[in-house]
Amino acid sequence: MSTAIRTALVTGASRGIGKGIALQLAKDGYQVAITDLPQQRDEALETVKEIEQLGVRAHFVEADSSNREQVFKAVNETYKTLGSFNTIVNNAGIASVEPLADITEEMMNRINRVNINGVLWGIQAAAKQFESTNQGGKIINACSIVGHDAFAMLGAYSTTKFAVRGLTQAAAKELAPKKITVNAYCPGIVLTPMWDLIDEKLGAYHNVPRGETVKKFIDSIALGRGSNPQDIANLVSFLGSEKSDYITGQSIVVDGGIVFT
Ligand SMILES: NC(=O)C1=CN([C@@H]2O[C@H](COP(=O)(O)OP(=O)(O)OC[C@H]3O[C@@H](n4cnc5c(N)ncnc54)[C@H](O)[C@@H]3O)[C@@H](O)[C@H]2O)C=CC1
Ligand SMILES: CC(=O)C(C)=O
Repeated sequence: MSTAIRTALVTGASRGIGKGIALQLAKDGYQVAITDLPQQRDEALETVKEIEQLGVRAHFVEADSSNREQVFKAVNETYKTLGSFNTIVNNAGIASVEPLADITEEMMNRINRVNINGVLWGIQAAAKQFESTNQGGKIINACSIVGHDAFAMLGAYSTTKFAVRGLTQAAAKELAPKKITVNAYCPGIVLTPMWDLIDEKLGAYHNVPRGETVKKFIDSIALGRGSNPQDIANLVSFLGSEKSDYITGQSIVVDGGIVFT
């Protein structure tokens, strides 16, 4: 690997798992660019400050992952601003909680556009940038345990995560000759705003108070606790390092023991 300072782009990283990953990659010595939606601008700029306090350069690009042009622009701006580009973490994602019977065309299109198309645009944009410098690179995608074992009431969401696993395998096969590895992380129950939403929606559906649904899920975890973003960032740190150079096409579960693949 070259001695130049490495740069990573993490999408949807103003908060939650993406923020945890961005901070860990900064601790690993990466310069880090992050993207998020316009309404997350203040939180994103705060995250940029926290990354810089770790002694590396950081940059925020306002970009909607569902928009191909904006994702390509984010990768290009990352390279131009920070001077190198080695790793993309296609983290941005949204959840949707409802029985299959209630899913509308609009809901399905929206979740597909963010969770599937967004990952594909990130793969395309990163591969193009890696190829232009002929140096290989690492692509790391956000999957989920529900990409291995779908959850009831999370049918649309689970379907998108199965698609991410498929994209990860196909991209790994296509891009291996260019020294680009493609892997995914599959978290379980990570206590971020996404799970606040799932807990609220599932609770409302089953008529149980807030906090009870997530507690029930956590009680089923073999290691006895819910996950935090650092648990996921530790895996991404490995996938972003040379230590994972011989691993590609894998969607790795990091869930404390819920789904046993
Ligand atoms: N929280 C959990 O238990 C799990 C989360 N995941 C996945 O991990 C990833 C991160 O999840 P969390 O941090 O929990 O979610 P979160 O909702 O806390 O954070 C997601 C971030 O992505 C951003 N985002 C949403 N749509 C976007 C778009 N179109 N373009 C750019 N940014 C966008 C949001 O503004 C937010 O900052 C997602 O892909 C999610 O599906 C997977 C398994 C479990
Ligand atoms: C949000 C999500 O992917 C799970 C498994 O909870």
